[in-house]
Amino acid sequence: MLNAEKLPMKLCSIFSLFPSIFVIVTLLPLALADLNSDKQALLAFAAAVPHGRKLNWNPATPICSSWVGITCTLDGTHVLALRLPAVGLSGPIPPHSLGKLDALRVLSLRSNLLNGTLPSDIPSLPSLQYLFLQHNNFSGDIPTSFSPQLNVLDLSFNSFTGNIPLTIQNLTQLTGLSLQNNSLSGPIANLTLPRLKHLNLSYNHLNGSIPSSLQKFSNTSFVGNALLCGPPLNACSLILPPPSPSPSNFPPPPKQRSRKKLTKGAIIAIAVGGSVVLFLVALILILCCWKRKDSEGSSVLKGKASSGGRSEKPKEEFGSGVQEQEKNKLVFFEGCSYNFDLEDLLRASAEVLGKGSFGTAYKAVLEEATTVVVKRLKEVVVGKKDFEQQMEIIGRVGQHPNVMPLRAYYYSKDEKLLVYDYISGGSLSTFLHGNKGTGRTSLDWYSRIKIALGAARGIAHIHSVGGSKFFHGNIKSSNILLNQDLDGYISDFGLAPLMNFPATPPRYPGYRAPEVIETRKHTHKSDVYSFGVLLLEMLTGKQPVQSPGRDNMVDLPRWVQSVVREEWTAEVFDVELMRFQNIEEEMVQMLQIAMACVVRVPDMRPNMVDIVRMIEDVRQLDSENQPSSEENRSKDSNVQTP
Ligand SMILES: Nc1ncnc2c1ncn2[C@@H]1O[C@H](COP(=O)(O)OP(=O)(O)OP(=O)(O)O)[C@@H](O)[C@H]1O
Repeated sequence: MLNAEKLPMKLCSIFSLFPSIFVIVTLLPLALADLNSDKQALLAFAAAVPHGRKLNWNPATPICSSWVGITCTLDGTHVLALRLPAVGLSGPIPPHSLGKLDALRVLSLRSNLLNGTLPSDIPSLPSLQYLFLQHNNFSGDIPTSFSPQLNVLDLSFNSFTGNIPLTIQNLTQLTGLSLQNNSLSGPIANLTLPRLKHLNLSYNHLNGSIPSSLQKFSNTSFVGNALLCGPPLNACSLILPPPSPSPSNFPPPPKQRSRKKLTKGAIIAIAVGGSVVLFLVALILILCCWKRKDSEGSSVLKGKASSGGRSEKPKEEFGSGVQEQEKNKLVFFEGCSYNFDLEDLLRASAEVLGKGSFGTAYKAVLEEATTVVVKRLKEVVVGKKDFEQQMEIIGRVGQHPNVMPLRAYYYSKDEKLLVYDYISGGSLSTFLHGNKGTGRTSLDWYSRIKIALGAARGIAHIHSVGGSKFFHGNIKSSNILLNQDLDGYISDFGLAPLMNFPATPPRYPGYRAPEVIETRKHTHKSDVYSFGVLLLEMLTGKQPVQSPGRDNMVDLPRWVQSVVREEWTAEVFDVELMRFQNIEEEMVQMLQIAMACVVRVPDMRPNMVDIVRMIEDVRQLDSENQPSSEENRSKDSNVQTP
């Protein structure tokens, strides 16, 4: 006889509605039928889609308790989540396979090799809340039908084309929309999504002006779309880019709106014209005074710098053949929304942030509350042409969400200035080792993985875009800058080739690979070593430098190796991490990645792309991995290698 108390919750509530035992007896096979249909859908998917790693999806074993990547509802009647990140899935997903998992809430197939069009039955799964398909090679249009429950949609780093579907407007639950690094075109609709917190549409072919509803997002959400304009990017010019040839799913902008834009454009043009005249006058004045200014240290920046008691006159003169007028130009990079000139910069109130290996960094606050960082380089030994070439590479390499973009530079015989965004959070070093008495918040495990992954992606990007000869050369925790959301930016790269390096001995030799200490030559693999030390620093909470008298500074790789030789022990890990539960396995996995990076033989170290994948395998970030009461995420890392 059936005992209602022992039935799972869902059936109990049904029992109260339908007290007849007969009804319950007929419902049980129905639940099994649901799970069976989910099982068939998964088996159809696994049979049709080749996968590099072995999935243990054996039809004879229970799907909810033993199939890798599967999470079921508590009552075991439906598949709730399917997570198969980086398991080598390749080729297209057949329609009517995963699209039949009608209770699915989380689908993560990110970092695989899936291609072809995305079947429309997947994003429209009725219960779907999180869809992570980033880092695949899907192409064609983004389907237009979505689950109204959708919370996070990540289709970034694919090859989607066409417009951003207007139906996204209906997703009132959406908190994250990541479509960056695709080939999407056309204008962006005026999406009013009340819960949207994270938006990234960068590196597509979108055009037109950024709609007012999205202007609150930072320029990193939109950069890399050459024909996109308006705040937070550059103001739209009078000649607006032509409308998209087939914006079929966007209504044409109302006439009144475009008239308003033109009027605004005209005002801007008049203002710009006036400013150009003023600027030319100012330029002539500056040119007249320039020599005197240089020798006296006349700029505000200079004035403040000298308060630090340093004279920064270059040892040699370069660029003497360059026209005088060119010398006073601040060169801005494409996509930069700043609207100031050199004179504004020199007038800005400046404060020394710190002195690094390449010069002094100032925080400069301009009028209209624009804050930038100006790095004043010392010891630059290359001529103007080489300097400009290197700036061009740094500008190109800086186009990544985890790399600090160079916004502008200035070169003259006596002064070389670099302009960056000001990142208000501080550096990773401050977060890890800052004075605890001053209200420093300790970094939790989730944040540490997020920062490590961001840094790894940034360095991988630097390596891939910069080419085999372009390395970072100065990876360390003070060069990972964090914003308020703890998004990390790798900074301070590409400057060593400009200097008479090594002019000064490195201040933090603990990050240097053994071969760099011997040969002074950097490579991608020496960056990997430094990144490994950085990971160890994040895991142990210790600074990777030997310094007598300071207990918390050690030769990290050697210290960790010696502890590991004894036995794997919690002693290695930062005590601040000990209060978090169920992270031991992930910490050990991260430690293994770090140790692989710091092996002595450079060729035996993984490359940065591998490291990104390894960290992604340790934990899926974003909401897809927030444990919920109904989900048991620990199985997710159980993917077996063949
Ligand atoms: N864009 C930025 N926003 C906020 N702070 C910054 C920025 N760039 C640098 N800083 C801070 O300014 C200080 C000096 O930075 P700088 O890069 O010149 O030297 P460093 O990182 O200490 O040493 P090194 O030059 O050897 O890398 C550091 O504390 C750094 O965190």
